[in-house]
Amino acid sequence: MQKQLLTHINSPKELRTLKQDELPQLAIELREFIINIVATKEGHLGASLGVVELTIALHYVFNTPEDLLVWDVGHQAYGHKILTGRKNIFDTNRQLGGISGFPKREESVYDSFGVGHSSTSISATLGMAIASKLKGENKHHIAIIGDASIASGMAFEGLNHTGVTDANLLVVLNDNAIGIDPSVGALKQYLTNVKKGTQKRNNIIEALNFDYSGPIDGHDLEKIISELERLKTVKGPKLLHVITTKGKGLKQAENDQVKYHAPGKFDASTGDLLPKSGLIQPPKYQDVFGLTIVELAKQNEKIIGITPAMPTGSSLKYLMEEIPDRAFDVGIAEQHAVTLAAGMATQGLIPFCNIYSTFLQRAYDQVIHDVALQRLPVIFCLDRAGLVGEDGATHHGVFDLAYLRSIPNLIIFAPRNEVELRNIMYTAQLGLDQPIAIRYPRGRGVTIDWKQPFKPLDIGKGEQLKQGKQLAVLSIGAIAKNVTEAIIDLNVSHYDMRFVKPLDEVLLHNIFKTYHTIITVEDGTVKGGFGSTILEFASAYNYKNRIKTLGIPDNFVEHGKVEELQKLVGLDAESIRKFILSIQ
Ligand SMILES: Cc1ncc(C[n+]2csc(CCOP(=O)(O)OP(=O)(O)O)c2C)c(N)n1
Ligand SMILES: CC(=O)[C@@H](O)[C@H](O)COP(=O)(O)O
Ligand SMILES: [Mg+2]
Repeated sequence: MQKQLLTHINSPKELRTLKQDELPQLAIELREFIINIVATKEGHLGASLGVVELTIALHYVFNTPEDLLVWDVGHQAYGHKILTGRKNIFDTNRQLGGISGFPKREESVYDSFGVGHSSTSISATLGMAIASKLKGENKHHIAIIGDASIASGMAFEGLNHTGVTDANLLVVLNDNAIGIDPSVGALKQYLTNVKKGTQKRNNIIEALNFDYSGPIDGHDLEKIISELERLKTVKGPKLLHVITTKGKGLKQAENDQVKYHAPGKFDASTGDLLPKSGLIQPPKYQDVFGLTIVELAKQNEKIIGITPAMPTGSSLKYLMEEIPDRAFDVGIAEQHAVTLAAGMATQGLIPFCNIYSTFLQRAYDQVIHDVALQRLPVIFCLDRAGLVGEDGATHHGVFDLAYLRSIPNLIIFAPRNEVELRNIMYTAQLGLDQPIAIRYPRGRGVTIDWKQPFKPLDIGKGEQLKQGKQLAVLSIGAIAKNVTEAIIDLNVSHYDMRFVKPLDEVLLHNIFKTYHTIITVEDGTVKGGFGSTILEFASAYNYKNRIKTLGIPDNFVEHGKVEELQKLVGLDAESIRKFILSIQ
């Protein structure tokens, strides 16, 4: 009976007591551990399976936590977490009250930097290396970054700066030739040629004053360990290029790397996904976007679709398949995506720029400087707006209403259902003379028969959904579903305001003159979001009504199921109902 190694490892210190020839066995056990837990608890699978050997080697060679590891994005750090004292609680991964799905400083001394958004690791690690030098400390600083993440602008900024320092910094480029979807761009081609040996010797990494080594097999423990040991003795900036396979060790995950990036529940013994429930359900908002843009693009040849590295997550993949020369995956490059769209708009094209709400934070200046200031009619589709669930604080799209609301010329719309999303997309492509941001949540909507004929919407017009006497509830976006449920038997009015900008002031004057108490509800921060707009309206017109704002409080919301998190912040139907009853 093979001796179990993983059971005895609760820290890298114990890992480092193993003989090197025991490490392949440890890799087998660690891979199995990850598969067994993610099969039932869900999460990011492929990336972590791809770096099992690399993770073991890094903690074996370097004296962690004194030597600092920074995992880029951090979705591949399940092995890191299991080896650094969280094995026995790893089954709480991404669950409310459990450990985060990404490295988090407050979770462990081994998590040197909080991650979740890509391409931050080189900058953060350089910061640590410069600090160590200034403090006279002699430690190693290692950034582990993927082939898609290193192609992002911020990663290049980190490389560019590192190259003119003598920082003791090692970048491990984990090259598996894929992001969530196949990685794109000239750098991808370059790395492919390097791997094939057909690349002329103009090594761009060496050109940036890095000591470049590799490419080596990222699953060959002996090779990685000996190369890491050698690199420990090399001064200054270094880059080790390792080749791995995303999903390594689970056949289905290797064969369908996109699906198994985050496969949901699957049979750990066979790797097969669990069968989907047969019942008819409303569509995912992303698919309403993805299928509708295909419908519209077929009728309007000016329509373009753009995604920064999320063709599957945004469902722009349908347009990429159907009309490939009018759909662009620009890689992890949100800033470039926005300004690319702006450039296209100057030439009369109609770009739908689809970016997750949280990732659009990366391109805030581009929205202001390159789009709104020039009043260019870019159509921003912000998927994953609001609480997203298990990805937690780094991924909740809860700031977009606040961070966009202060930008002049920008229309802001939030559909309460799939039909509204389709109709605003249809309306926007008819031709606007200014940009618009359309924000909608992760997951399914509420309408089974959603594919209804298009109807143009009046920009800036809200809608009454329910008539009552006691007070008025004003909601924005898909959270209307919870409000509808909350007030089902209450004598209160409910308005879907639909637009945060421009506000339906005619409707608002009517509401303020009719109801003493007004409650706003939004799946977004109350600090500067939709509720703040209503408060500003009341102040501007000297209304003395009682106004209460419900939304995300002024703190970061952790990970958990969306329903759990909505309850936590008081946005579930029951909490909304209780609140209304408490102030009637
Ligand atoms: C700024 C930002 N944009 C998009 C994402 C979504 N995202 C998560 S992982 C990933 C692909 C990362 O690919 P790579 O760097 O090659 O790492 P791998 O998964 O292959 O290990 C993307 C696009 C993100 N986390 N951050
Ligand atoms: C790790 C990362 O940033 C992405 O994989 C993100 O988790 C995708 O989110 P969705 O699952 O909502 O598409
Ligand atoms: Mg990759």
